[in-house]
Amino acid sequence: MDEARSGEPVISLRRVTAELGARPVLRGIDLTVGAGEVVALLGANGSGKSTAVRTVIGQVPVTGGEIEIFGTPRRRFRDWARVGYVPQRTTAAGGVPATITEVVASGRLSRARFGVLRRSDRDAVRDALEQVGMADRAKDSVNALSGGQHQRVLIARALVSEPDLLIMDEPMAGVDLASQEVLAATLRRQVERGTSVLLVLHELGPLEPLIDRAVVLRDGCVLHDGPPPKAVGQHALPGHDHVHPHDADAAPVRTGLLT
Ligand SMILES: Nc1ncnc2c1ncn2[C@@H]1O[C@H](COP(=O)(O)OP(=O)(O)OP(=O)(O)O)[C@@H](O)[C@H]1O
Repeated sequence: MDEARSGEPVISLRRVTAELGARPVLRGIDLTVGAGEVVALLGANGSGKSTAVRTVIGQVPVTGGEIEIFGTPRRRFRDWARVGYVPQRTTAAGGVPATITEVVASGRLSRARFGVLRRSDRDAVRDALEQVGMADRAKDSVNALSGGQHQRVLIARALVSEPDLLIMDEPMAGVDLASQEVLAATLRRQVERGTSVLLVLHELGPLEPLIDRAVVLRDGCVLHDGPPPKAVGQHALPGHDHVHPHDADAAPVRTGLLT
């Protein structure tokens, strides 16, 4: 990969600011993902994690700073087939009467010549469904899936274009344990083939062994950029607010970075 040779980051945000509803949500963040690197973006609810990844894919306009993707300023970047995106907590269905195959195949259109899916594209769809353990459901409607199965289908849709960069917003949220294990194994295979990954996570959980670096946001600023916290997810970070459920009167005790 060219980026690996040149050491060019696949994602680079410098002093990025963004507003939502006239409210500053990102207040000058720096964030890089190197070629082949897996970076977790952590932080409390509302700290700006989703907004940060949505600036990368162009869904939230920035008010300042610079964003580059594969070394190209975001405004001029066109090679979106190289980027797989899994949005936060959504379903593949939304009432649309589509089959699982159709939803996953829609992720391949950016690679298909003249928008026509050929044999190699159909093979890629089958392969992506096999990766997430949904090949036996290929012809089923997406309206008949559990939350975890929806998430598997959305991840297959992101993988089917064989992206060099995967951006996932809380891929484990609301996902049952069996699906979590399938998703962790899928991600491990992607990382082994050199895919760079930016993941928004609430806690590291089963993905922890894959993560090279953690960037922690608080109130739209980068609070930490370095090694991921070890073993116990967000509870390992100093400053984490933790209230024991049995202790009704307890004030939050600051022990972690994530609040
Ligand atoms: N469309 C919007 N209009 C106004 N404010 C918004 C909008 N979307 C998000 N916000 C606010 O921007 C802030 C950052 O939101 P964001 O979704 O980026 O946080 P997050 O860290 O991803 O949180 P979570 O973990 O809950 O998903 C929050 O305070 C949120 O209320």
